[in-house]
Amino acid sequence: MGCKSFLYLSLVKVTIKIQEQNVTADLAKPLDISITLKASKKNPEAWYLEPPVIKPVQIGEWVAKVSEGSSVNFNDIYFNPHAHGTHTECVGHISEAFHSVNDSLKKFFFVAELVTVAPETRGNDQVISAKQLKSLLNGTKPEAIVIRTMPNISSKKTRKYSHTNWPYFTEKAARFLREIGVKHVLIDLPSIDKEKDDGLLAAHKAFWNYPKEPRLDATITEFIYVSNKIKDGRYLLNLQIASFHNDASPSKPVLYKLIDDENNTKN
Ligand SMILES: N[C@@H](CC(=O)c1ccccc1NC=O)C(=O)O
Repeated sequence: MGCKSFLYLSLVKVTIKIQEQNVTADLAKPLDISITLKASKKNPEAWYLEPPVIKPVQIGEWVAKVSEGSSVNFNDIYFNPHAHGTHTECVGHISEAFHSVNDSLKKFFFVAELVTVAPETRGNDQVISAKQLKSLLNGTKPEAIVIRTMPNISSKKTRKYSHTNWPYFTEKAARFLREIGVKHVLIDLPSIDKEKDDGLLAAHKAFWNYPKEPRLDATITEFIYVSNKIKDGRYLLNLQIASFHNDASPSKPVLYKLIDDENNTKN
C-alpha cells in the first residue's frame, strides 16, 4: 500500500568510554571537517598537480554515462590523496619500508581538542610553534588535535597552494605533540611541513619519531576545513578513511559536539 513511515531522529545520544573518560555526543549533528574532492578547478591543489579527473569509462563506442545511452554512470577517478583534498597518512609517507595507513588506523573514534592558531612570522615564513600549541592546550593531553589556522577563509577549500609557502609546524611543535601523547593530528593545510624544505620533513619525522622508533599507529590528516561556526573545545572525532593499502588515503573526519561535558570549559 502507499503507507510509508519515516523516523526522523533529531537527537541520537551516545555515551562512550574512551581512555577512561565517558563522553556523550549527539550523532544527529555531525560536523563534517573534510573537503569534498571535485574534478574541477574549484578543487584545492598542492604539490604542482593539475585538478583531479572524474570521467566515464569509455570502451570503443561505449561511454559509461546514462545521459549518453549507458545503463549506468561508471566513472574512473584520477587523483592524488596528498595533493587534492582531505587525506590521512601514516609513517609510510616518509619511510623506506612500506606502511599502509589502513593498518595504522584501527580505531575510528577519539576525543579531540579543536584549537585555532594564528601562525607566527619567522623571517619569510609563518610557523606554528610549540609555545603556541602548549598555551592553546593548556595542560590537556588529547588523543587527537584538530588545528584551524587563521585566517580561516572558506577559499581554503579551493586554494591553489603550489608555490605559496604555506604556514607549517616547527620541529619542536611536532615533537611536543608526540611527547604529550597526541596520536592524531589534523590540520587545514596541505602539509604540516614547509612546502619547499629540500626533503627534510622535520615535523613529520618528529611527530612519527622517525627513524628512531616510528609510531606506526600515529596519523596526520591534512587539508581539512573547519567552519568558523564550530567553536574551539573538546569533541568526539570520527576519523574514517577509505580502505586503501597505501601510505595515505582520502579521509572523512567528522566532529561531534559533546553534551554536558564537564571537562570542556569552552563549548
Ligand atoms: N617538502 C618536500 C616535498 C614534500 O613534502 C612532498 C612532495 C610531494 C608530495 C607530498 C609531499 N609532502 C607531503 O606531505 C620537498 O621539498 O622535497
